[in-house]
Amino acid sequence: MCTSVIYTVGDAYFGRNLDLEVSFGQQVVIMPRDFALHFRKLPTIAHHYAITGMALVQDNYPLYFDGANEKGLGMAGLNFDGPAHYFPEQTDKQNVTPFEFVPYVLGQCATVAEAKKLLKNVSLININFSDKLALSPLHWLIADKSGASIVVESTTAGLNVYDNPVGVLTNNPEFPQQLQNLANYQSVSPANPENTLAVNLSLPVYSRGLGSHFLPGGMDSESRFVKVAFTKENAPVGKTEDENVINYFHILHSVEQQKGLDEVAPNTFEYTIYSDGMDLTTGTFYYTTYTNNQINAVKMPKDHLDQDQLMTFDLQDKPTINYQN
Ligand SMILES: C[C@H](CCC(=O)NCCS(=O)(=O)O)[C@H]1CC[C@H]2[C@@H]3CC[C@@H]4C[C@H](O)CC[C@]4(C)[C@H]3C[C@H](O)[C@]12C
Repeated sequence: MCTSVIYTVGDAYFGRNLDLEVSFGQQVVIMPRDFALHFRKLPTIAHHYAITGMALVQDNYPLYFDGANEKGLGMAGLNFDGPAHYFPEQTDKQNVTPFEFVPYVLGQCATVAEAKKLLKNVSLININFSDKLALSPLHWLIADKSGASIVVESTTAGLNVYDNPVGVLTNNPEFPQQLQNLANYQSVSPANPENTLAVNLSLPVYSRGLGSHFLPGGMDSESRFVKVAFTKENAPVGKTEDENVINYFHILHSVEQQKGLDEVAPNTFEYTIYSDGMDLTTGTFYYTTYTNNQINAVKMPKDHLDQDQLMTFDLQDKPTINYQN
């Protein structure tokens, strides 16, 4: 399970929680503009937008889980096991493998509108990276610095591209059903509730926060969708970058999975391995990890992007406790 958001407060922040029971050995990876992007079924792209994101580098190829480009377009792949379907090669389409999809879009598009245009001709093809890295059933949130966002889901019906009015994504079910389910929670509120149950009864507002009494809190994807939408929509707007980065991480951490709560196999638990987010205006990429709640940052090196070698940064995973005496 995973959660991805776009939080727009002047600058926009885009990223995700990665929830899983094992770590893949991912790093922060900057792909500069002249890193040759090879595709299985399409011609090489020699020059493209630079990308920063979380990726597993295999044979000098960055398998991006999520990332954003220098123009302020972001994209994250989230688990979509069940509905996800990839196709055999189609002659009238641009056949892109799921593992190429993030660099394919972020390398060429500056906005959601441009991505939508590009996607009209795309089919996701059922080719894996290697026998060891099988095809993953994913769907994607794509968002830009204006705050616009879309969801891309490849199912037996084809490549569905949905406008996303909420700017969040989790996992199953398909996106239209997630939106429908959100409608069930429209009376949830940061304000105190009004008694409409039985107006003749005097019901005490016995606690602060009673307006969010029915906010779901489960680890499952429907609960996280509702909870993160509520948290994000009501998040304050900060005056500084620091304030907004902190607000942003509080949004993602509101749906963090703590170890011990989501048992995916006997005595094996899924948890939030990392949370990340890019300021889509400045290109600075921030992240926290399960063991290191300190916010770490990797800047987009704007003067060094015209080159062809990947730049990698190991995750700072050590706990940082400030001992004060
Ligand atoms: C597992 C993760 C989603 C987290 C999640 O939702 N976990 C729920 C598990 S559970 O369903 O609840 O049990 C997803 C998110 C992004 C994915 C990588 C994307 C690039 C590449 C694509 C290739 O095709 C296959 C290998 C590859 C490295 C992918 C591995 C894996 O698939 C990643 C990490």
